[in-house]
Amino acid sequence: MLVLKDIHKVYGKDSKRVEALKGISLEIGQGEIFGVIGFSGAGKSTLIRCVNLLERPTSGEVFIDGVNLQHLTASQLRKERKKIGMIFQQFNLLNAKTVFKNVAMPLIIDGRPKEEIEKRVNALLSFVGLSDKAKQYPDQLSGGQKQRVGIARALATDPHILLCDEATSALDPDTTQSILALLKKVRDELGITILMITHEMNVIRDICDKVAVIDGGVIVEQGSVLDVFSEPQQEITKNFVRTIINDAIPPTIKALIKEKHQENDSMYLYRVLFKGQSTHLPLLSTIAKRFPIDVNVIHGTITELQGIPFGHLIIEFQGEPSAIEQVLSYIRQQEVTVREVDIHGA
Ligand SMILES: Nc1ncnc2c1ncn2[C@@H]1O[C@H](COP(=O)(O)OP(=O)(O)OP(=O)(O)O)[C@@H](O)[C@H]1O
Repeated sequence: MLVLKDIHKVYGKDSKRVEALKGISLEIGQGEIFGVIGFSGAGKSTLIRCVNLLERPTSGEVFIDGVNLQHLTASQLRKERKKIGMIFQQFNLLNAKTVFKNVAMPLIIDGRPKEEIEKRVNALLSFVGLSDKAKQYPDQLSGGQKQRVGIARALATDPHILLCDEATSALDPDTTQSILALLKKVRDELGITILMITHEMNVIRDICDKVAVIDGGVIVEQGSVLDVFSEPQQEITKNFVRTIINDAIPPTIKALIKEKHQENDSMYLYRVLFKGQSTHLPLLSTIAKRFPIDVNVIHGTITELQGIPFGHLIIEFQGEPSAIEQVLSYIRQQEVTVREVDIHGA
């Protein structure tokens, strides 16, 4: 388990002073894949580097499996760091060394016997699907293959935690998917806890259990991926979610709402959120049959988050206000979230 308590990081002094982290607290459970998302300059790299003390926090504490890293001597810290693997956006491989040597490097530095290194590196290369590339050099590999080498190297010392610093940002979409699948295998088969920082919401959607949004050195929102994606609270989170789930009302409908409002005419528009089981309910057809109203679906998306379906619809109900009230209370009884759309289409 990884715990960060009130981490502050200040760079520079006086006019050059930058407070990159302003009191970050996170708890990441054993075997969890936890994503931290934020725009450039939000403090993501600083945060991930504070976890293994590559960057010393100005204040605050880092605990790994209950051990406070700041309280360790240099040699104790070296030992503890073996529990933390790291992969990078630009892979950080040694170009003059073979794939085998790159993966073997942490074990060589650790003084392990030659036979053990041989066995371990071969097992790791097989795990990441690169057994046939052992004698090649990084320059002979694709970006995805280089990241597989990076992952094998990071796993060499049997870490409990894997830190991923924008691990897929330099890769094309297909390769990104294959690397994300490999990281999931790392968690599922080896039980390793993964902390990923990224600016890509699809990475969070596809692999993370939990997400925290960082902005200006502060965590502004966090929770399960399903909760944060289905009902983001902060504007920045809403903007990130919109990059992959389009819940915006089309401009033509917005114009119509305004027009009707100016004419003092009502348009009963609602956002309806379905999560999990509720996506299987034949809700709209039941409503149309049971109540004296018409149902008009204006816009909708259905996606899957962590294997749980999640749907978002914008619906117009046409009918008497009293009938619409009954419909709304019926929908709420089904544990489906429903909210009126205001005249600005929000
Ligand atoms: N070594 C440093 N010295 C001074 N300021 C720094 C240093 N490293 C980062 N910063 C500043 O700290 C803030 C956070 O930077 P950081 O690199 O952690 O953000 P980020 O979210 O990782 O951004 P990016 O995705 O662009 O790397 C920025 O204002 C940055 O300029």
